[in-house]
Amino acid sequence: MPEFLKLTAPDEALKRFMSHLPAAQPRRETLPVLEAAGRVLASDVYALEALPSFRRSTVDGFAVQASSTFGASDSLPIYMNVVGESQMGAEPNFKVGKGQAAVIHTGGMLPEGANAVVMMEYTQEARAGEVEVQRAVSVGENVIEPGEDVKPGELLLEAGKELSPAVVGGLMSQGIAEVEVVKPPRIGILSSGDEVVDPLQVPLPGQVRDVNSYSLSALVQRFGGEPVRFGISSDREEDMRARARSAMDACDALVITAGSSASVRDLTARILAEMGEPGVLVHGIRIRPGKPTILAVCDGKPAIGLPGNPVSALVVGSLFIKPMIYHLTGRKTTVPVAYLQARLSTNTPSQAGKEEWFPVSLRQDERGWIAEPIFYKSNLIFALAKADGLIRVPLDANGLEAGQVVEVYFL
Ligand SMILES: Nc1nc2c(c(=O)[nH]1)N[C@H]1C(S)=C(S)[C@@H](COP(=O)(O)OP(=O)(O)OC[C@H]3O[C@@H](n4cnc5c(N)ncnc54)[C@H](O)[C@@H]3O)O[C@H]1N2
Ligand code: MOO
Repeated sequence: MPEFLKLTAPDEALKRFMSHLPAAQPRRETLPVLEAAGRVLASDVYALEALPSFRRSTVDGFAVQASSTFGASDSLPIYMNVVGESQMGAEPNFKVGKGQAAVIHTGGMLPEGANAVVMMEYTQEARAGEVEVQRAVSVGENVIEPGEDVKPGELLLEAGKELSPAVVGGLMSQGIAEVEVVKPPRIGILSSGDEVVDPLQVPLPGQVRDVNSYSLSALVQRFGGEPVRFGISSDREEDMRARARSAMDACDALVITAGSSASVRDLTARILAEMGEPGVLVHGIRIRPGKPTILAVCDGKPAIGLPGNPVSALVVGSLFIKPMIYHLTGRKTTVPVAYLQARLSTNTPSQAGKEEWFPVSLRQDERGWIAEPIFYKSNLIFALAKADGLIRVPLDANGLEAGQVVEVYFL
């Protein structure tokens, strides 16, 4: 059978696609920090103040001058005068001198003169106004210095960093209540096919509900984009062209599903080729599922033509939509992708010369995680919906063997 498409290796396809994208020019907006959680910072954030702002204790105990405790032990305790208590949330109005101690609580401010804290466990009440210290402490022990976490003026967070829960907390610790973040890029999503109908409709014989517009919208949201659905195009070239044009004009990128392979009714490549320079960069990838995928850049905007089969659309979509959205948001991508190592439960055959992806379900035994491949047809969404993750059989491999350690990726 003749091969209709000129197939490109997945890595090369991604490289070619990304290298044709112009530098990102993300739109910005200022939001209250909590509303911005999960978004990407649009500008660098500098420290306004030192953190912590005062010298504080990390334990409950007694604030002292370290030198006063030297030589103290269980058998030879040192007696000290208790000169006060550091009240939480207030600056102590007394000093700690040689041979003196002050009651202090975790997070309390050290009184002037004190430079260490003895943990309560190593002290005992002696006579009224006196404490028995049974352990020596060194200077700075059980104390956090002002500015130990953050120095004023220091670069705290770089543009492109995601607002994780820790970043949200960090910003609030500086009293920063609003941040400039990247507006989610708008990703136009267009389904196509005469047989595809709205999911709320009852399909007639031969019709299928539109799965892809919705599964891909969820994928776009997960990676930080704003999905904008442009309905279902018929297989008429004028209809598809008009919808693709308006989607591209209104959005920062376009994803079309179906019509990607090489039969006469597969219009996507033709339409994308006409939509601007340089046009189609890749049509056909050495991958299963998803061989007929199209990658294009049209007058500076990326466009992806995904296969109509729902599993293919999602698997390949995650490989190319994610880096595309990360690029559009100016997101830093230096951190490696998280995956789980698991042992393969059964031999998994694959054709050398094609990178193959299999959904897997995960279970655990006493030696760790086991990945059970799900053998599937790419038209059937529940093969993927029921899976816990995906494994990759590399391009040059003739399958994987039972017991082999694999990396499980999560969609
Ligand atoms: N002779 C060949 N035929 C096919 C080849 C090939 O190499 N030679 N490749 C196959 C592969 S692999 C795939 S993938 C599909 C790709 O087809 P298209 O992208 O052109 O998509 P369609 O043919 O229109 O649809 C495929 C399948 O998916 C269903 N579909 C489409 N859109 C949706 C949607 N939004 N939601 C749910 N399901 C959808 C559609 O009804 C078809 O069943 O080509 C193979 N053929
Ligand atoms: O590659 Mo098709 O995407 O196998 O179903």
